[in-house]
Amino acid sequence: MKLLLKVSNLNVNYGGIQAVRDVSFEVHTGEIVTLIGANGAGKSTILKTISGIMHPKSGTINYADKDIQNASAAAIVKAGISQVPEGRHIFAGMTVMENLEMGGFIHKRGTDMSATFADIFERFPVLAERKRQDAATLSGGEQQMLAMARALMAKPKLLLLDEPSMGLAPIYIQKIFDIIKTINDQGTTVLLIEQNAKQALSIADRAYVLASGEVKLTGTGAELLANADVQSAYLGG
Ligand SMILES: Nc1ncnc2c1ncn2[C@@H]1O[C@H](COP(=O)(O)OP(=O)(O)OP(=O)(O)O)[C@@H](O)[C@H]1O
Repeated sequence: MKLLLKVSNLNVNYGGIQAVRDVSFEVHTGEIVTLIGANGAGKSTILKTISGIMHPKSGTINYADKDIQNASAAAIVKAGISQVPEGRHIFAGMTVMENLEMGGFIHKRGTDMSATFADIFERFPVLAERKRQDAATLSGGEQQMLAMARALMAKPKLLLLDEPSMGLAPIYIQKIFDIIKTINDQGTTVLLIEQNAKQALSIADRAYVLASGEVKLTGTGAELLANADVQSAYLGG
């Protein structure tokens, strides 16, 4: 498979605190890759650095054969990387439809977006039913779907998902993982970070385990699900 993203020897600091230490990993076109690890392991910081919200102290982020570690967040969205942030950050005072329109901002003014909307509403029927409703009135699971749909409006090649199952009722957790799998089956490469390691590993082609800002272990999703250390540390024994 073709290399899409290659992170090499990444170091990221918050002032004097080093949050990411010499992290290297790869994502190939078509894969679901997951980064798992406890609170504070550095997962969110890595995603924010890939999406250009933060910049590294050292190391490179190569995407589609270009180094992007110093590119702006807007340039990175244009290049085909969209992030669904932790906590969703939907525009609460806007309708579902307006939130989706914001997600499509990178397309030229006047572009016919009707096919994209049709796709999105087919994948997320609940958003079609609620398109004129204020986003604030959606349930947590529906808000997560809106955040994912908004990111997909940009038609990314690589979708970055930061804790999509966080705070959701069990019924929605399964649904969100099913949707991630479908989005991937339809051609979008996915980099997923999750506390819910079991489900993340179940859908992932490959995974990296992070602790204290470093990559400690890597393997296929199935290998790590079966790994005794991973089971005791992250899968509840
Ligand atoms: N804005 C900040 N200022 C200072 N330190 C920060 C800041 N954000 C994160 N950190 C620190 O950087 C380290 C990595 O945090 P990060 O949020 O990347 O971890 P994480 O693996 O995503 O954890 P979580 O799942 O809890 O979000 C932690 O030690 C955290 O305390």
